[in-house]
Amino acid sequence: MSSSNASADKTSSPDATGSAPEVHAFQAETRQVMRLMVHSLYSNKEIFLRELISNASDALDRLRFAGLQNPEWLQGDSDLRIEIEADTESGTLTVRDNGIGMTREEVLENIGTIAHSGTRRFLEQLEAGQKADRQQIGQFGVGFYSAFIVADSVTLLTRKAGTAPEQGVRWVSDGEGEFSIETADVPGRGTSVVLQLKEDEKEFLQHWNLKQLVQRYSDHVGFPIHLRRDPQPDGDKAGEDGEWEQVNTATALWALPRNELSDSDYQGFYKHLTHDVDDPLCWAHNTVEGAQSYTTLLYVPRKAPFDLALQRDERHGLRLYVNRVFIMDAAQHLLPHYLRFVRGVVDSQDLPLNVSRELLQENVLVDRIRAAVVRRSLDMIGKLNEAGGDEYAAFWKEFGTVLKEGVVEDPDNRERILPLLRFESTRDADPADMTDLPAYVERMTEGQDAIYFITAEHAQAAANSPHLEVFRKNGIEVLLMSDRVDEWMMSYLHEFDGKPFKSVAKGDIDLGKLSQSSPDADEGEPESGQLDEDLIQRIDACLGDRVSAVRASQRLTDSASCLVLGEGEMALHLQKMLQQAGQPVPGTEPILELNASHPLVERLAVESDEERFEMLSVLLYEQALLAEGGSLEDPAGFVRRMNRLMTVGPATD
Ligand SMILES: Nc1ncnc2c1ncn2[C@@H]1O[C@H](COP(=O)(O)OP(=O)(O)OP(=O)(O)O)[C@@H](O)[C@H]1O
Repeated sequence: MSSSNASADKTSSPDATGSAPEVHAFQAETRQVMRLMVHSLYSNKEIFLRELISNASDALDRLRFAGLQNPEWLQGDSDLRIEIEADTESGTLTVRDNGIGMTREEVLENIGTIAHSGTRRFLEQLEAGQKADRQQIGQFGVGFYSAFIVADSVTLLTRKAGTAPEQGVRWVSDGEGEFSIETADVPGRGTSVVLQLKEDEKEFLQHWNLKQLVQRYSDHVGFPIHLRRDPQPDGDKAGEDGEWEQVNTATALWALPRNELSDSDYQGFYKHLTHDVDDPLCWAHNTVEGAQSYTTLLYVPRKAPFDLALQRDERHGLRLYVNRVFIMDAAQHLLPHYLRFVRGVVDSQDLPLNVSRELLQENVLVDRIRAAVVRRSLDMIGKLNEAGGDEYAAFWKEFGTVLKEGVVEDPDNRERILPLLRFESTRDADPADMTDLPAYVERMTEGQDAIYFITAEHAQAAANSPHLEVFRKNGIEVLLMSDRVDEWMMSYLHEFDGKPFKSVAKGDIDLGKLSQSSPDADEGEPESGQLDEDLIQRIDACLGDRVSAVRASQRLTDSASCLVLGEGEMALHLQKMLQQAGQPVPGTEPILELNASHPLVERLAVESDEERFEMLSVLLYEQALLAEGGSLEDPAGFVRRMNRLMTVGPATD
């Protein structure tokens, strides 16, 4: 859990003794989060209970961990638990834990400020009117504030473990913009959150309702949750008034054998772990016993966090336990970067309890666990892939581009990753119906010895690229790639299943016997013509160092021109992107290929007016550049040339 250092604005002067309440204004962002929360999550309003229980369980986890160093903190009260108490008379609901508690400074730091900078970025996106799913707000550190969905006011009473009763803190707010804080006598260690429920939220005082909610969302929280029957209940079982009842299983779910767990157990635990409102797409639960023993429980969420692509997902990593003692959240070293969307738990029996983030980086046991986590994650995604259908399509849509990073980042697992990739292609199919590499190879025409692909800035630019013409004509399938990572990924990817990858926009293309042998090929079409050497030289001279050479194309059937790069050169659209980002780009001089049988090229061959010849030559180059997604050095000049050529007769201005 990360927390902001910024503290809320103070609006009234403090009493040095701390006996009078201090009033503070919430940060503007916190107010915004609360407003959003109340509106966006209203339809899932019962999640507030899960959030408060989750905070309580975290506090107990942290106490248990801290208790290893400070056993006296647990003395006299070592029965770690969460209590929920409803009082119909006063209309309050209390969630209490005897966990780590908070000092006054910690309350000021944690409650009333935005815990995660991810929340801030999320708000920025919403403000900028960008598409962000309002439900995603639940993914960030907004747990505590969800109490205001159902409460008119919230009182938090807390006392840090190891401090005296009079060092307790009372924090009160109606969620409208201010909160008050004062020192208070708090007899026991830990935190109580008291919700004064809104008039129309009194359903959350009903015993059966609370019990059902705890069982649905928090059954496998690793601490007992006790629910107290209201002292003045609905009158059904008056004899049990005021009795405490444990309502959850309170076992660490991952420590149970798989055959004792149902889908809804796994789903409920996922929601507890991630605060997600949706069920996960899939999960994998494994226990390894032997020289090294550990359990992994991994999940793939249904939706990506909005900033996944920006590589700034703060929740990246797994929750690490050692012998069921919680050690840390977001243990990033347990997951490679390209699997940053995987959520879950690792529980090791062999790591030392005092393992730190630094130690994780250089521990051979951790390296082995990480390798197993990667394998299990890829297997889990592989099974989803084998099942096919909408679930895998949903996975691919959310996480496909991130998984592609693995091709470069994790060469050892490349063979496992490649069959999981999906691509659009030129084959005759619904564009939503993407292909994978094994299926492409299966469809390769007889005599085809390469997997052809094209990278472009957009899907449309890829699908309409002139480079595809000869392939279309000969019925040879080409993979269409337009993700930002594609060009980078393909520069590391040399073959699949023994077949080399070949860009249709780079190097020489010699379809050789394929142009005859393809069943879809049009019979009797003339081969691309040849260009007169003199003509080539004249065009080359007009274009100067814009191109490295001019030649007749084997690729084009309809378009007049296209640009071709050397095998190892960076695609023009990527060069443009890097340039726009202010990055240095190695200069490339592409080859201009001309379609000798195109009327424009034929006209060029007979053009006697030098000025028009030059304009036409440059236009052919510029057209090719545009079709490629490149940007023109001189757009105004392009327009002028076009206009001149479209008007009858030679230019006159
Ligand atoms: N019962 C509690 N005991 C001790 N500390 C708490 C308790 N509840 C909240 N806190 C502190 O307040 C912080 C903010 O809580 P909040 O629920 O808003 O966000 P979070 O728990 O960090 O994120 P999320 O709820 O999304 O996991 C927590 O990180 C924790 O430090």
